[in-house]
Amino acid sequence: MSGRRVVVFPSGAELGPALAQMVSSRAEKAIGAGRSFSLGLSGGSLVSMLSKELIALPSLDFSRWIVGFCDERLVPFDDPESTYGLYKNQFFSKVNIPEDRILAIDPSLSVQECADDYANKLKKAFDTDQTPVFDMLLLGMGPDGHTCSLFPGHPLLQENQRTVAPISDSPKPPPQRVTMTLPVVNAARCVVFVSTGGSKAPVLKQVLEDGEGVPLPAALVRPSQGELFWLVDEPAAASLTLQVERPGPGAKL
Ligand SMILES: O=C(O)[C@H](O)[C@@H](O)[C@H](O)[C@H](O)COP(=O)(O)O
Repeated sequence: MSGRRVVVFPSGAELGPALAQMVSSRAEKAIGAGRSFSLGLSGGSLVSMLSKELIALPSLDFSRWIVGFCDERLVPFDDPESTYGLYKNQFFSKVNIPEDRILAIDPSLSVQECADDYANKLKKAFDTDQTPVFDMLLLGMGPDGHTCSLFPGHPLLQENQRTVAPISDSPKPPPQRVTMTLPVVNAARCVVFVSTGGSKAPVLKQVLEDGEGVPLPAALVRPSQGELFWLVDEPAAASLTLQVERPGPGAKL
């Protein structure tokens, strides 16, 4: 890991544009190197923040993007709980990412088949039997310290064979989901957590500063070669004592 950076913004209003700038710069780098740009998305408040800010950026070339999901809820796309459905309405319908480069789950399958099918989609898109290496993964963290659909104390935290796993006992509804596993998350070139709001302050402190006890899932995200960023707002950072960055407007990350 090339060092964790904790970056604090006054509020989501400043964080959002900085996140979009990060995505755009990593996309430019990948495409400039002659590759596609692979991006993994998460749900929660990230959906609207990211969609709004990316759409606002001028002249982004989405034709060489490959978009996957760090986790997804096993519900139909038109269910309000579907992360794909939310991105479709707020983002995919407004930009020109080729449809076959959006790697979504097949919600008509059983949870086990759905995980296998999604793992196959990754395998084909990345043309590898090995762990796929995403250029960038965007993650959220729940108040319990979960990320993707990797929950505290769950056996899936030990998964080291599969790239994608099913979960049918998610403590957060809906219970059936598919999730990338930690080896995929930790293989990415750049991982960015986005966490905002005062309700995240205690868990953020625990994940970033508490070296004792069993680490929470979000603390197990440590990309082996890649960058790790935590983009947070002042309320979420309120309890932190570690050294953080407070970038000025327009600073590039
Ligand atoms: O699948 C889910 O249940 C959510 O997507 C969830 O994992 C979310 O990412 C975190 O709870 C952080 O969400 P917020 O950033 O909105 O707090």
